[in-house]
Amino acid sequence: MSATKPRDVQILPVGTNTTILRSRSWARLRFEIEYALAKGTTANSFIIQGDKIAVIDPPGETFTEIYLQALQERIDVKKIDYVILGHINPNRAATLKALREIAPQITFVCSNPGAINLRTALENEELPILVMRGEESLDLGQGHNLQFIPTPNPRYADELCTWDPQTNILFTDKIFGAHICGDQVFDEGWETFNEDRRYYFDCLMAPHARQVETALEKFADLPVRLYATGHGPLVRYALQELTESYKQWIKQQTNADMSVALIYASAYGNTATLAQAIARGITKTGVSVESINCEFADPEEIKTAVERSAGFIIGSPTLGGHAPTPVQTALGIVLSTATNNQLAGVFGSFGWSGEAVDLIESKLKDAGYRFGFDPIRVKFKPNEVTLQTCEEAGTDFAQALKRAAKKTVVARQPASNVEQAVGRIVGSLCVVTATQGDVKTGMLASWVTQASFNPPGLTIAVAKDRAMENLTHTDNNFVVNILAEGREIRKHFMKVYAPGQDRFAGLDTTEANNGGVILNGALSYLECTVQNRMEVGDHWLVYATVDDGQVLNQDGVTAVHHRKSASYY
Ligand SMILES: Cc1cc2nc3c(=O)[nH]c(=O)nc-3n(C[C@H](O)[C@H](O)[C@H](O)COP(=O)(O)O)c2cc1C
Repeated sequence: MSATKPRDVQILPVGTNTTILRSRSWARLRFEIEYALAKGTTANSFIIQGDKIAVIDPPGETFTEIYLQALQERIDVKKIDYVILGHINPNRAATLKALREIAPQITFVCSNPGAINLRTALENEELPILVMRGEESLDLGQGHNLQFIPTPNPRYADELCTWDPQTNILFTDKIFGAHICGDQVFDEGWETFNEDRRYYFDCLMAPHARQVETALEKFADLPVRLYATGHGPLVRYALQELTESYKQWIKQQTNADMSVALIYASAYGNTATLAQAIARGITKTGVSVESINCEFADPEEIKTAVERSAGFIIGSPTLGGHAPTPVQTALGIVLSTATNNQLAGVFGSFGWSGEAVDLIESKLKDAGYRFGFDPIRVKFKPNEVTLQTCEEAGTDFAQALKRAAKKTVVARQPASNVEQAVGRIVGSLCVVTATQGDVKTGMLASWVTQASFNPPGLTIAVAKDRAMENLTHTDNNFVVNILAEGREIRKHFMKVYAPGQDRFAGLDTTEANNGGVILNGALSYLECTVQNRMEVGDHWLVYATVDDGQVLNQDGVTAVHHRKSASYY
């Protein structure tokens, strides 16, 4: 995949009278956590041509021009009757306005919350909109009698899926998608998409697993032949498997021992983006997140989520010098519900003064809550670095909860025979480093083993809750710095780092060809490319091939980490 390829629109029939237009971005589209694997994405739009013409989900404004050209190649744009929207994103406004200029007769079709968002986005209270609440249908003729399934969730309260009984295609909007750009329209050889689909689920679906479960229940009786997703390859071949995987991943979330209530509001999406990154940091530790958009949640829902959580995190933008009213109401509920044993967190996006985060922080402090991370304030839109900070803060928060729970349950048990025996396995002590865009990170690793001669390759076991985990997906690069005996570098990386803190400050380093960091005090280094990874319990086993490397210290001896038990590093 090339990041330099120009954006384009790929067009293909996918069913009777049904065509897909895939607006393709080969580079990372946005600074949102779900795009972090940087494999590009496709914004999938569809045309259904019955006696009437409907267009589903026109893309955002970065595609407006090329999309309209492509659409015109297939249909007479002036004749579009309906534009159906799976959710309303402010950045779709430019494309929708352009469509309305060409075809002013267009009627929009969306959910009830969608109608409110759409009127705001298009700054037009008189827009012709058909609101779909779940019972209504829309007959385009020729058998395309469309039905609609609202699937609201905290991130997309207006989400609406569309079912076409003529083609048995379910247009699933965000559900079952993946952020991958390529030539494949369908998912033949779908195993290669597993990692991306799982990552997308973890980022976008896991924080509201209960709502995804409800959506799947609503789909259960439909004889679906194809999931027409809003992003990535359409799900035809893995339809059964992906549905089952979703059920299993949802269960992992709903059955987790501990949960965090993540309560936020976001007028323009920036605080929501931070929330998503924090949620990802939490869920990767095995702690679940119950995310709540307080603009759409009733007080009872907030209260219940706080009651069953081990900790709560509140996110708010600053608007007119305040936190918006729904956040203030939610804060009141939290203060009257949460006990002081529950850990707290605060974050938010602001423009210039940022009073909302200060206000929430001081109210929680006054009430005696302890914080799981320092309050996070991000100016306007987050970037790669602030997203990483949020993710690490989420992970720190969850780890603090786990530590607290362990303390109250049992003092450390003596290691079992098996743990002692497994603990005798040793590996070389290394520091693995990686860079992606502006994010640089490094971690101590001793579970490193040579895995192949030809090509030279190795495996590293990376715990799922390590900050590094994000940078160990297929095609990522990293550097393995094999340490010499001695404590200096080891001590440096054993420190506890605050979210977003520079882990290399004060060390003698060189940038590797693959962007990773070479520690000049190491015994040798290896520049590696991840080939694949396997889920093994609480770790990812990453297999990488070695592209380059050098011995830096001919006389030193490899540091080895000797342990007495397998139950700690
Ligand atoms: C009407 C309006 C009022 C705002 N007032 C403030 C303010 O008083 N102080 C501030 O720091 N930022 C202010 N901002 C900037 C927002 O906090 C900033 O755009 C933030 O990214 C919004 O977060 P959100 O996308 O989660 O809604 C204001 C923005 C708007 C549109």
